Amino acid sequence: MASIALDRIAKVFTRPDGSPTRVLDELTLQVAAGEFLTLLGPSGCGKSTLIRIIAGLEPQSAGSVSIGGQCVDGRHPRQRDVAMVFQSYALYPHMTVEANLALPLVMRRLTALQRAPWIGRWMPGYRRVRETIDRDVREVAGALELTHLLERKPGQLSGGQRQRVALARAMVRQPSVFLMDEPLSNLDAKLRTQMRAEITALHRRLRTTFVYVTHDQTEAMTMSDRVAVMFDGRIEQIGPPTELYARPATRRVAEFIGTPQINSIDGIVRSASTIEVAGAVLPIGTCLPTGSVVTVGLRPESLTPVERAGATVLLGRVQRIEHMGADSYVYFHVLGQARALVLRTSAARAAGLQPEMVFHVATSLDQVLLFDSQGRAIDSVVPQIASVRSFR
Ligand SMILES: Nc1ncnc2c1ncn2[C@@H]1O[C@H](COP(=O)(O)OP(=O)(O)OP(=O)(O)O)[C@@H](O)[C@H]1O
Repeated sequence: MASIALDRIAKVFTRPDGSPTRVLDELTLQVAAGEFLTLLGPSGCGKSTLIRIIAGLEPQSAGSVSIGGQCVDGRHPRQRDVAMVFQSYALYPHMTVEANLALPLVMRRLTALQRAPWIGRWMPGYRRVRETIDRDVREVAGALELTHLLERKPGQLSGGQRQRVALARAMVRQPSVFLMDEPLSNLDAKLRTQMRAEITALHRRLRTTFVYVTHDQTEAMTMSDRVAVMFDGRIEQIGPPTELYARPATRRVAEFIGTPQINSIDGIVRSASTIEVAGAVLPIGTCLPTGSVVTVGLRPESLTPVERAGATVLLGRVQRIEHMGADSYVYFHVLGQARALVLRTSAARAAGLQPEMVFHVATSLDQVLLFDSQGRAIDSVVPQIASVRSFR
């Protein structure tokens, strides 16, 4: 395993009309040896470009890349000791699984003469090297439960099996860094869940450095040691998944992470210890002057239907309810907000609600997030929370 250091990486592409477009902007990032780091961001934010620069498949316009403490700028991908797994699997369709797995080792361990058709196998040393290749292929196939598929060709495999072969092929030569670009996006939801667990287990077993690209926050949150959230060619925030969720640095990060999306509504600072939002006065203190406009971020699970009315409780009108099984999502309107808010509650609690019903919603004050007019997180102070009586 090896650490990765990116120092002020910039990338400028030239559009067909000749004008430059900057897709990465002075991006600095350190990945520790053995870490699982995910680059997460919306389509077009530059994630793939960045991982391709680490792999050596794309030259950066400025800045430098180090792997294992060595600057690798200008080095060919093969000289960087990295393996890359793509969304498209990139398997050779005319070769068996076994031949696909063996290929990276054949290219590295056999000489050009030993690889020559017909005569190669008669070259000195061929048999000994070939035995090491076959042994390593069997070992990796066993680790990823592919032994029974070795004779098949990629066209005879399911999507999940093909992706596992692609992972195995990356693993077989034991690189010090694994780079994965949306490897699960071609799989259905069930297989994705299964492969997420397999990749996490693989990382735990190998303890190799993983850099994983995705726009799927569930993948990022469930697999990674740390997540770097990217927008417009920059890293907006980097940290462990729980920290990004609980303490997003900006409104954009808060809105990108979490399902259903966080409710962002306008509030006004009424005093040093209160904020007015949607007709309720929440006992939340900030350092902003009275009259300042803030964005109040309310996670769906921090909102609870309650019986009791009161100054700190929002008044909502149910728009619709989505039953998800154990949980339900209740969409509702509050005073002065055109967009419906959403809360997540147990199916039992939601059973007391129906469309058009007016009800009260309490907020867990310690989970309220505040953002200033630039979208930057601001500190808040909340009093000890009074217990609320639930709706049912
Ligand atoms: N070879 C290229 N020439 C010109 N522009 C490019 C080239 N490759 C990528 N881009 C542009 O660079 C930007 C970043 O692309 P990139 O593929 O890195 O984004 P991404 O975050 O990985 O998106 P996605 O999740 O959709 O793959 C995009 O606007 C894209 O159109």
